[in-house]
Amino acid sequence: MPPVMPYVNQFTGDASFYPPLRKKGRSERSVTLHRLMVSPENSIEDLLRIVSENRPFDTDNLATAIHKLAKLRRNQNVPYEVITEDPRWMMLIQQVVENGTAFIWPMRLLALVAWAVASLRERRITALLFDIAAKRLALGSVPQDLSSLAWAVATARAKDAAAAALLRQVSIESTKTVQSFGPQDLAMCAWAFAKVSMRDARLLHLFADEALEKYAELNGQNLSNLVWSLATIRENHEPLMHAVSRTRAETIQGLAQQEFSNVVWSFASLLRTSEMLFRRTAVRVVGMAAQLDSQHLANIAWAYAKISHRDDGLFYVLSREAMEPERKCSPLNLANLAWAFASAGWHGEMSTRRVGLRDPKFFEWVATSAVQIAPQFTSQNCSNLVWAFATMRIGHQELFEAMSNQVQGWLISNFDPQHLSNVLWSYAKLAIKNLELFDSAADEIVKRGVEYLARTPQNLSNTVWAYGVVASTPRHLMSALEHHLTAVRGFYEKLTEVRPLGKSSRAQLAMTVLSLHRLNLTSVAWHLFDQVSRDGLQAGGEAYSNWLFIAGETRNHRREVDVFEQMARTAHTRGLQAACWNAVAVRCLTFGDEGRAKSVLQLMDREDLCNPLSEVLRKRLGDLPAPSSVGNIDWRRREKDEHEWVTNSLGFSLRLNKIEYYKEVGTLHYILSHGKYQDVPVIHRAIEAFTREQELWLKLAGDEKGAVLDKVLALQGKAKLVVEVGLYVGYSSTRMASQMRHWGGRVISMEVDPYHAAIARNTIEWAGLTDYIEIWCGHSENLIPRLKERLPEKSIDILFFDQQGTKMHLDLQRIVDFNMLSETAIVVGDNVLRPGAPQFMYWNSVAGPYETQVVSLREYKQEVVEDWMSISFWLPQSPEARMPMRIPEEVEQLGHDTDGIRWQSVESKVSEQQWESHSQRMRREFAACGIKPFEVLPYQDAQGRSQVDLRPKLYAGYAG
Ligand SMILES: C[S@@+](CC[C@H](N)C(=O)[O-])C[C@H]1O[C@@H](n2cnc3c(N)ncnc32)[C@H](O)[C@@H]1O
Repeated sequence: MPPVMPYVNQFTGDASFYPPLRKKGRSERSVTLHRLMVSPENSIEDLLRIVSENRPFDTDNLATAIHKLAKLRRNQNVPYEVITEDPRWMMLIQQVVENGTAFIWPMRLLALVAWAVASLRERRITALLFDIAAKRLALGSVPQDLSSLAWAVATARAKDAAAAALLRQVSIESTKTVQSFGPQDLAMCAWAFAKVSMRDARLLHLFADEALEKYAELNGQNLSNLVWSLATIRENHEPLMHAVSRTRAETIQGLAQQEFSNVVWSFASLLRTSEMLFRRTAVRVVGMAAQLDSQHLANIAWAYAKISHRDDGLFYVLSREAMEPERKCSPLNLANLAWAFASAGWHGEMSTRRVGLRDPKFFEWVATSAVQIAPQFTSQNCSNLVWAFATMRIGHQELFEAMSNQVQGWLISNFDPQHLSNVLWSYAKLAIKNLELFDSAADEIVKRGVEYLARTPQNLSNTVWAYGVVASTPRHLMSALEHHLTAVRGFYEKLTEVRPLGKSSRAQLAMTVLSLHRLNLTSVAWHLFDQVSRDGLQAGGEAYSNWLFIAGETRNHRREVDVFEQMARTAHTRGLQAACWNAVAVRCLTFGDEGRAKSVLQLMDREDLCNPLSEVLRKRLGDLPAPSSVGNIDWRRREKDEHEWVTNSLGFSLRLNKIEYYKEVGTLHYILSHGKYQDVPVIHRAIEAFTREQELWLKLAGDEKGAVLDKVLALQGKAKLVVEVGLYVGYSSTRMASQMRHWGGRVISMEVDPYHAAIARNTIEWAGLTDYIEIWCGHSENLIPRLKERLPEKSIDILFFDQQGTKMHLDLQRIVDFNMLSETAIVVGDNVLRPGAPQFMYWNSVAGPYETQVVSLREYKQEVVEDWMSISFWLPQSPEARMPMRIPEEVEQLGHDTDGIRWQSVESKVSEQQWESHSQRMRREFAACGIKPFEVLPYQDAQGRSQVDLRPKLYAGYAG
């Protein structure tokens, strides 16, 4: 978070702030000396000379001299020592101490001198002056004295006992006289308390109440300082914030450009959104960006990003203004700007997803500017900066080298666990294997102890993840981690302190589990699982998925069943519980563990969860008594915005979606009640009936898309192996496997969501296809190497991609690199226009070794919006097959925009019109990048069934 220095013009060159010339009772000499001192032509040296040549002088002139010296230094920005180490200055402060002047000065002069010595960092007498001021305040004061003295403490940045005592006294006196405070005093006093982090919330609320009373008299600077003070100590004063958010900027007198940035910064710090304020401010900022300094530009960007107020136009103006060659941008500003761009977009406070504004020119500018001043980067700036680049997936080599040197510099001295783990995470995210950096970080972590790193569990999970990704396993670090996670248990205790687990704890657990396996600490990953199941915790889909992945990798059947069982025990709805228990029983039977299968079925009976599938399994087992009752999978729709609130162990309310997976559980309910056992067409009709009757949209390849898959199977011939990424409830896999079983073919389907995998287990078993479909649980990125390990080369005949479109090209390339595609392989991609798969489409229809056509469909049951399914013949003999994949930047950029709308559709609603205009835009942009594949339109046959006539392969090899 960027620190903000409110714009303050108090005590700046304004002559009225000089100690007033009090003529009454003063000698002629004294008045002349005063005039001599305040002459505007005086330099610091002139003034010091005047001081030494005109001794002795009265207390008024003593105050004037000290104050004027402090102001000259500040205005000329020279080092403090130029004054404080000069013997003539020493003479002045000696005079203050020896004559007890501080007791004689009127309060106003005392406050001015206190400010002056504070601004000179003159520690030798600040405590003394604060002490005397505190005592004198108790005898009576006016608001101006109080605000000036508070200001002096803030200027000294003092937090010692004398400063604290003075502020306490200011607080006591202010409370008594707050009604006589003017707007300026309110703002100054509030600002000063916040500035030294004196968390006097009661006093600030009092000031805010009073400010509301005098709202019409407040100017822009007062307002911005007040809200800034509240934000700095994280106090929300609803009525004042509300008033500020409603006030039209042009009606506030003296609201300068700098104040805009302070106001939005304050709102963002308090996570208080105000659509109106942010919209209006954006217009003003765009109009006056040229007058803002870089810090304000960065702070404004930070504020808009923090509360997810997306305004691409504003960000464009802020960035182009910051990039002006004559501007100077500090490391802090660069880091904050980059952070803001990487964080901008649709993501709730709870979300870990960032869309970001991926502006290549801007990031290039940030990188080159940062490289030039790399040695000035603090650990925090450095960590924010690399985090932003990693989040935007921009691996700028020079920048990352420069920052690595910098990191190793501060690593050695004293690392901050959060900054270090952030940096390691960023390098790993970009797959930058800077082993020197990882080795020196490991040494430091071991030296300081893993406990230090794990004070916040996220630091540990980020670090473990980073080492896992770059496959760096320094032995001393590995054993320290193992010891910490198994014997000390601090990580698990802290991570699960607040129960039920929130989104972030579940994500951390998931990434730690997977990374431990990657680091050959698989037993530690299971140790965490045992703790979770001992405590009956719902660990979240991602963690279960990773444990299932590990069980699959290590062929550990018992563990696989354990995980499904834990999912069943912690599922919120009875329908999902039954689906998971069925999956447990199916797997036990497959692995030959009849004893466990029996006890699961008995448990289902006790819990009244028996259903048609569990009864088929019971019969297979033979000697089990009939259950007391057999129902179906329990199911009901989740109503719009229906959520359940639970209270966690800290007493906070959490919004839980307890009617989870209701569409998928509903599909299973229909399959088991309408679909006939082992009759695939009837099962598919049941799925289609579910979507029709319930008017729900399911993301599966039904109807027309199913017809495309049938045609692909026919075109390819008798495919032996289909690899599918995206199993979901098992529609497409059962559609293909039911045909392939006749010639001995089979399907391997990858699924990252463990609940989808569990539900699909039910569908597949009910369809009688368990022997023809293997489910591989986990993320395709992790599972693809398993293809290479377990199958001969060139064994995939059909590859069906139904995962995130912007990742398809990466998965494809790895499969190709492992030489897994057969000579006649066909690659099918779904949803390649909406939301879109630009990189994949570019490669398979413009530059890569494929011959591609697309079927243009109106998305299944959502006919308004167009989508494409792509069918690509793999051309292993073409010259392009020997070229590495290369995707142009404009296509990458399009991919980034595609993810934006995808995340938006997950987190909030995207209307049909928005989707339609997105599809049309993709079409245009695709064409601009050369993606203009041959298009096929499906049709209905006489029986009303969808049909599609795909074009056979044209390529016949290269002559010569
Ligand atoms: C569109 S659905 C698949 C529909 C299915 N092919 C059908 O037609 O019946 C996408 C599924 O892919 C899964 N998924 C998404 N990305 C994945 C990935 N990278 N690896 C494995 N599964 C993924 C999702 O959890 C979801 O269940």
